[in-house]
Amino acid sequence: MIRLVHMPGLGSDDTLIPQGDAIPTLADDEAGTVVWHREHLRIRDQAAVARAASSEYMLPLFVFDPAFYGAEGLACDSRVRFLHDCLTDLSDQYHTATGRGLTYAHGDPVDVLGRFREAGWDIVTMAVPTGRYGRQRDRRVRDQCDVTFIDGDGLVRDRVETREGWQDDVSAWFAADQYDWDPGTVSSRSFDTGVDIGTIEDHYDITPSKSAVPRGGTGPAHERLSAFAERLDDYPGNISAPTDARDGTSGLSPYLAFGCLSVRQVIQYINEYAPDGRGKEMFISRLFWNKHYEQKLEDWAGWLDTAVNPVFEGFNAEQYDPDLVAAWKHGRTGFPMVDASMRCLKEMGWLNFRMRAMCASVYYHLLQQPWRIGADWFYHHLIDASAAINYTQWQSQCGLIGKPALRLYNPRKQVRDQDPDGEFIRRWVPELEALPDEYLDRPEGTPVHVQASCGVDIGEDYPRPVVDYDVARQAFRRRYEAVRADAADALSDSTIARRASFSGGREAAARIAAEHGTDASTGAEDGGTQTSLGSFSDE
Ligand SMILES: Cc1cc2nc3c(=O)[nH]c(=O)nc-3n(C[C@H](O)[C@H](O)[C@H](O)COP(=O)(O)OP(=O)(O)OC[C@H]3O[C@@H](n4cnc5c(N)ncnc54)[C@H](O)[C@@H]3O)c2cc1C
Repeated sequence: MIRLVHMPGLGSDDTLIPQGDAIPTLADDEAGTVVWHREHLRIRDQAAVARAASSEYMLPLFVFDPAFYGAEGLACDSRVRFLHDCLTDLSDQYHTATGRGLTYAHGDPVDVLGRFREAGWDIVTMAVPTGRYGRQRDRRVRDQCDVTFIDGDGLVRDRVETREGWQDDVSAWFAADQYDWDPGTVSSRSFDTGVDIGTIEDHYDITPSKSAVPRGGTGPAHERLSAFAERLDDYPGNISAPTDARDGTSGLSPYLAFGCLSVRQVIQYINEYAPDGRGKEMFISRLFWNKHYEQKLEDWAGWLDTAVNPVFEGFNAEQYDPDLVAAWKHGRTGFPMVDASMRCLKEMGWLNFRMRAMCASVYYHLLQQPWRIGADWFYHHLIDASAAINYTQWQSQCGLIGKPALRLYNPRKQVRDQDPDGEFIRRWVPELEALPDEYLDRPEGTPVHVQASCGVDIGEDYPRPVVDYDVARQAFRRRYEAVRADAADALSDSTIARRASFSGGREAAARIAAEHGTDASTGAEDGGTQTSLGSFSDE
């Protein structure tokens, strides 16, 4: 057995496993297909698995890619552990179905898959909209290893105007039969390479630091889904407050991100077993959002890096202040709801939608920092990190699309609305434990004698706000209003309107350009933008 722990360095050829001569070579008259798993870590309703199963031999493979591991790796150790749970579960699923588990490899996927090609294997994998590294990796394996990317996730890839009839197409896909295959007719050629999850965890010293991270895998995902279906009626009331959401929303996001279940499996299960009602409607609409955001990234990779509306490219660059960024990342902004959320994100790798949106809004609108740094921080820490949802949501919450109405989250109002008794804040910001509830939305306003009597010294035990809320909000508003008409103009460009893909389509984009662009000026010296100040709404 090859001991990875003793390998001299990741750049060395020794780390490329398996060796070429260990791979079962196919004879000229034999046909075999490797299923290369990245996401979609399940064997049911999995189009690539179903395709490989029609071959004479099937070989399910996972490649441990050094790019994701180590101090500079693309994922935090807790997400890596979740992935490893998923792989154990996936291997068990294969074992139960075919008598053999997953084959594990290590190294640059181009090199590993190249060896399988040399041994005569075809290679299939699911097409997925993926992150910056994943995109160039996929391009390389397509070009150099002739990997076939299988279309089977419900996204539209067969026409330029992907959004025309999109809702109908995706609905039909959700309702259609799942991909199926018969294990009884399959011969698996999986083999032991000497690399397994244990050797990889030792080699990379995987030490998950987050707490209460769920166990990965299709088994735990099913348990969560069936328990959630029983309490679906309570879902609408549990979405917004962070403490209620923790157990009140489905908690399925990491399982969907790694594909332990397909979105279609979830929808079909809910349709069959959950009671009809508002909870069901709201939940299913969110599963459509999942596909909606995936489609966005599939259509335009720029979401990961570039402001969708060019007017906002580099918008906060001159305001960049590493101290403000650090205060936000580590929960020391002086806004308790933001600090509690950011510490929760770092400690648990999960936040509910409203708290994610509030943290993004405060970061971009109040601290006025470059959006990508914030989005990358989320992406690193979220267990459910999805390149498609995270980066597109960041751009939407920051207002980089250029819609006329901009929603700003007020972190003080969020305390009053979503955590009035301070349960969430006190859990994550223990410095404020003894502060009376009525001051939690604005600790810096606590009278000195109250601070003395409860023993919390604001400015000493807990920071004053790193920016003045009203001043910062006004400053952003002025800057935003100064470019808002230009941003609306940009939406008249059909390429930009197509990328933005908001409800109402390109007609809606053209309408915004006409009604809010520079030609819509009311004649005021500033181009009429003052007329729109009411478009800033506080959430
Ligand atoms: C700035 C920001 C970044 C985000 N990054 C991610 C991310 O990386 N990965 C991720 O899965 N979600 C992300 N979301 C969306 C949302 O916050 C999470 O999907 C949700 O909190 C996950 O918890 P849940 O599975 O219990 O949600 P539920 O409420 O139970 O929803 C079920 C599923 O629907 C989908 N869904 C729910 N809300 C949304 C939404 N607003 N947009 C798209 N799909 C949605 C998800 O797949 C989710 O798992 C982000 C939201 C914001 C504002």
